Amino acid sequence: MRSTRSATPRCVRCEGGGSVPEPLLSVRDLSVVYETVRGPVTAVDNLQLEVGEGEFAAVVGESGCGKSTLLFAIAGLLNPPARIASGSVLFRGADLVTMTERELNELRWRDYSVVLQSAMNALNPVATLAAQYKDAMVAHGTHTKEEIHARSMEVLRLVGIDPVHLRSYPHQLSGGMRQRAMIAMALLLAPDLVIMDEPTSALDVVAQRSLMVQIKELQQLLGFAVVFVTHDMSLVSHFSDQLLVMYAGQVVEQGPTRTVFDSPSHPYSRGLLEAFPSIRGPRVPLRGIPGSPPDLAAPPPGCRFHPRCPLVFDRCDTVPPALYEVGAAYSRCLLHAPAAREVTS
Ligand SMILES: Nc1ncnc2c1ncn2[C@@H]1O[C@H](COP(=O)(O)OP(=O)(O)OP(=O)(O)O)[C@@H](O)[C@H]1O
Repeated sequence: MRSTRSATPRCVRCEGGGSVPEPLLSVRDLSVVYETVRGPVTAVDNLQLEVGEGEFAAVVGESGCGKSTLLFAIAGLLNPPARIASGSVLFRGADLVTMTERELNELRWRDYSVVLQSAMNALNPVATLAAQYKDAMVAHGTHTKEEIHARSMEVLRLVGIDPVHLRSYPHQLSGGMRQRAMIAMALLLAPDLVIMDEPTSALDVVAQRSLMVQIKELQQLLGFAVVFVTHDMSLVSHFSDQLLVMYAGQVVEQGPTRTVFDSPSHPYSRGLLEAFPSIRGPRVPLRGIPGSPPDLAAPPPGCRFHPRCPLVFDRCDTVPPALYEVGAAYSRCLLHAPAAREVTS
């Protein structure tokens, strides 16, 4: 039987009772606003997320829904005109939102690291991999020359690149190798959390899948947690433990990945699932979601998805839905609100 309470999402890994450990990452009531000439734009609206040690959390949604803004906010990398309007980002209980840049620099690379969409932009084009890896290690302690060389070779081997490429410049590597070299750099100091923003998006489909498999294998081998942003829901279906589906700055569905894939409870999640081919499932015709996401400077009243929703009904354009508990997941859809049940039944 499905429960329909309005609720705050809980940690997927904490299910099953027993003592609940402090999550590695706990994002609470997080809102991020861009100050624009047209007024404030809320790109992340009151978001909750808990990621346990070694957990893989994926954030999916169409372009412009706030995924990268969320990721930058978690990593402490937001710049004006963006600002955190409210909420906290607790990493091992310490709030990254209130830390100074110096304190954040202490944690970056060592405790958490970030892999961005394009390694070509993230890596320094005029320095060899060896020089860049050395800089990252030197900035975080007194490593000897031998230690730096040994660790640099070790992480390159981990991602399947011949250590001879320590002498290579980024432009001498293929796109897939550059992304792997960036991931290797992120693993240099064995962080507990790796935050990834569409790390496979610049690659062809075959290279994308093989990099995903490699990321998952590394995660299982080394035990780090992952927050992974992508617009392609099918990409994370077999790799993530927890899934957040974002639309127009809000989480519209959140829960264990298997639950959301097997029985998506939000019409937007269903639309996204039908918009991408499954890696292993049967061949079915792909359908897009008609229309496009709203302008966040003037989102539609009521449910933000209602102008595109195939299941829209009379209250959707006036009543903003909360996140309602639906079995093991949460859904921001009035179809799951107790009052809506009476209206629709
Ligand atoms: N520099 C900016 N100035 C003003 N508003 C911005 C800026 N960057 C982003 N936004 C607003 O924030 C929203 C979310 O942007 P964001 O880049 O986080 O989305 P996304 O889901 O990561 O998209 P993509 O997949 O294209 O990167 C945008 O739709 C836009 O309204």
